[in-house]
Amino acid sequence: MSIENKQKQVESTLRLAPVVPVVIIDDARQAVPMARALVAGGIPAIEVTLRTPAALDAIKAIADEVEGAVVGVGTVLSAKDLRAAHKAGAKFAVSPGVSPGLLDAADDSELPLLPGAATASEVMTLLERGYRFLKFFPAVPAGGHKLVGAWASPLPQVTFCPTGGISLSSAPDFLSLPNVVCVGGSWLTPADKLRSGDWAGIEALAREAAALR
Ligand SMILES: O=C(O)C(=O)C[C@H](O)[C@H](O)COP(=O)(O)O
Repeated sequence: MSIENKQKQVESTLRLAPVVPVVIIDDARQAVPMARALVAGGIPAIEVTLRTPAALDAIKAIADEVEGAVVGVGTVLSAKDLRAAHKAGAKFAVSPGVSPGLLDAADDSELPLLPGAATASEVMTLLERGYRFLKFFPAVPAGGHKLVGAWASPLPQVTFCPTGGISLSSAPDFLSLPNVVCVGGSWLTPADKLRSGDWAGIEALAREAAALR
């Protein structure tokens, strides 16, 4: 698939809801009820980070069993991560930044990549490689909504999903910008709610997030 088509897929995934939950999952058995709660609350695109041994099994379970979910993989650092996540059934991949090796692997993969950038030079490098949809990471420590907003004028062809340090209360500052399509955040799936199986609580957080904008 061409980079243009892969970017179109990323765009349609990012347009599904104002927030992409970033999930750190310790037990793959939590994956299906968690994803059902997010989908029920109006949040279909879910990023499961490769930060725990359970992540690939969680991605596979969501891809196989949760109707309406679009499961992606986060914390992709290498070609090996990209291959493993694609095989598990991920529909999109997210990286905190990029390396030449990861970009080459993404060119050779059918799995659409949302690569991370935190400076105008990184944005320009990714634009040269055909990327128009980027993650802005780490959004708040790197400069927050003021930094991404400042890119709208010189770099209007690039649209961002800011992630990193964003909360329900700060999300609107980002979502009101012309070059922001959605935000990412871990606040929808807190560790205590995952551990205790509080799926109604996660659905309520999803519902609040889906109503943003
Ligand atoms: O590793 C990745 O690929 C990531 O996606 C990193 C996440 O964007 C942040 O960890 C978001 O976490 P919060 O700041 O708690 O919302």
